[in-house]
Amino acid sequence: MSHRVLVEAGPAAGVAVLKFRNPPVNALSLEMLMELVISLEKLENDKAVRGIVITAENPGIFLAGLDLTEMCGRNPAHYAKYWEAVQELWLRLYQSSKVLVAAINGACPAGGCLASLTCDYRVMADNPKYTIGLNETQLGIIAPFWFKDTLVNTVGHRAAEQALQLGTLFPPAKALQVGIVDQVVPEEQLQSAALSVMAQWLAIPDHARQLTKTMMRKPTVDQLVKQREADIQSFVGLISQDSIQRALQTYLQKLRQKKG
Ligand SMILES: CCCCCCCCCC/C=C/CC(=O)SCCNC(=O)CCNC(=O)[C@H](O)C(C)(C)COP(=O)(O)OP(=O)(O)OC[C@H]1O[C@@H](n2cnc3c(N)ncnc32)[C@H](O)[C@@H]1OP(=O)(O)O
Repeated sequence: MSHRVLVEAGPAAGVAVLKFRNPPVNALSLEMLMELVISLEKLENDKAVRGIVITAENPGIFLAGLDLTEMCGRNPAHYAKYWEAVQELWLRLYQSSKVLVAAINGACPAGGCLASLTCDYRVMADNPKYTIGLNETQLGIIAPFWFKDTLVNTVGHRAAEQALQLGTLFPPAKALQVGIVDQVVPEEQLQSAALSVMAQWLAIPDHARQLTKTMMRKPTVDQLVKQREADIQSFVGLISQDSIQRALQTYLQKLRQKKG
């Protein structure tokens, strides 16, 4: 039984809706990553499901990205386990045979942005409070190569380089202009817009669309698959550094003090 991920049958035949519900901010904790992987595996094996709309149960925060508390003050074995789970989720999402449509109904930084970039299409609610982007440099860390590759595949090299160096979080209109999202709609129309685009994608025969998706994405996937263990070791080495730990602690404290 999954607590942090809700899967519902969509209103249209062949469509499931996967909702994040990990309060307070839908951070990708180890437990949430594992529940997501299990939910996605079940959906992948369900022949009746051809498409999945991915969204947050409560509007406001789509996903707050990776859970910073999983990357602070833990031991190397924990960092390795956590990073393997992050890799696993990305591999499942990016290689999914289903049509994935992200209905972005809230803040979507870093790991949240990455998850949405693995989808085939992104619709974002037109709310200036919501932003999306790979903001790692603002935390004093760097996006790993496969985060970078996923962004490059979406927006091109120049736009990705600029967005990554600056760690830009784009509001909806800017995100559309850069190409990080494909469509911006009034908030109350988000779910219907996602279902409407899903219907267009499902009009294409599955086998042709799936083979095309694999052809487009395989080179990027292969890069991680062939150096998965090295990527884990690299993450563990970097995240364990005192300077990185200090940077993450400072960022977490700033988030906590925001309220005070
Ligand atoms: C130089 C070489 C270095 C190499 C290093 C190795 C490579 C590492 C790559 C690692 C990749 C990381 C990708 C990531 O995803 S990092 C996470 C990025 N996420 C963010 O920056 C988002 C941070 N959060 C926010 O901006 C806001 O919280 C929000 C999502 C916009 C929501 O705002 P809101 O005002 O509603 O809520 P609060 O800010 O008050 O937060 C409520 C509580 O939740 C805690 N919180 C928020 N985000 C996270 C998070 N990502 N992980 C853990 N906890 C989080 C926040 O602290 C509050 O906690 P509190 O109730 O205890 O105060």
